Amino acid sequence: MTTDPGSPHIEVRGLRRTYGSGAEAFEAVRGVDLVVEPGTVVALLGTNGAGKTSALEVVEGLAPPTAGQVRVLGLDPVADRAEVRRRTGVLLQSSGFPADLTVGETLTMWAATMTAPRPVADALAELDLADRVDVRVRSLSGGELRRLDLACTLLGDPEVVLLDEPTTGLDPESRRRVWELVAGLRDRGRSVLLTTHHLEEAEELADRVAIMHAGRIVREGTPAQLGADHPSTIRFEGAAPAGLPDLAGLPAAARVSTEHGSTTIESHDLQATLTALLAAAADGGVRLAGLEARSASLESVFLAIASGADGADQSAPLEGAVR
Ligand SMILES: Nc1ncnc2c1ncn2[C@@H]1O[C@H](COP(=O)(O)OP(=O)(O)OP(=O)(O)O)[C@@H](O)[C@H]1O
Repeated sequence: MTTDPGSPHIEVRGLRRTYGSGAEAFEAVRGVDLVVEPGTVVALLGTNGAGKTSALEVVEGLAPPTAGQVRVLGLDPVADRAEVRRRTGVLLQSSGFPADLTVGETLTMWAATMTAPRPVADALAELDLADRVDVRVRSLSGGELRRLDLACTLLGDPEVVLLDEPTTGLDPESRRRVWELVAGLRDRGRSVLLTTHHLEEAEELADRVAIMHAGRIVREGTPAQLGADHPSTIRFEGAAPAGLPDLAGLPAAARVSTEHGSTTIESHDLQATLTALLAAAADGGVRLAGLEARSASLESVFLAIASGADGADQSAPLEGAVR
């Protein structure tokens, strides 16, 4: 069975997932719509317990939806499980490899379950595990184990890759390496749906970001689109020194606050506000300690949602499909 060229690799419509029943019932996913096109990376972000893993598990075919529809490569991940599994790479939050096997044996065993695996040596090299090939799984560090897990996920050269927190526990260099791998998958027309708590990971990797909160997708778009409505920030240590004009009067300044030992100026035009601030500091002979300026980022969007300041309605149903 083939997928129509150009049709979405993943399509989620009105997904709901409830744990338990009766008075104990808890709805972890409350009407999620999500589309992942071929050759794109979509990052699912969210607060703890937002429902990311619960939604991803349905896409992975590990659980049926309570309501709604999920299609992977045009197929039902539960009813067509064998076909979907063959063409999909799944990285769960934690692995369950036999501890007594070596890295090489683990990959060879994994490859034996596949119809067309890539050479094990390629997978080892790709994840920087070539020098660990004879080490037993029980002796691997957390980061090495995560990389072995990823090597297994990608061994069958899957068309669709589902990654639940792929870089948790990795050092910065390994994390960069994984980012390159994911970017390479996209360049080869693969589609990737990943969950992450690392906002810079989503910013760096994702073509589209969906932010979940309390079971719903409350924001969705490119990282730039999501940041567009939020102010940039300028920050320096301490209160505003004498010699500066009223900071709230700087061009495009939105809000000025001094707390936790630093002053923050929110700006709707970072360049205009910063230029005026630096000119005023130069005129007044003032030095601004620890000065930093940051464009609006996913972080500011995320924090606003997590704190409720964003106004993301947690009780109303999500309107419209996310596409
Ligand atoms: N088997 C279960 N039975 C009952 N409730 C569950 C079960 N699994 C998850 N939940 C609840 O569903 C909600 C969503 O959990 P889920 O693991 O999907 O969130 P998440 O967004 O992946 O969170 P995190 O970022 O913390 O991993 C949580 O409140 C969790 O306690």
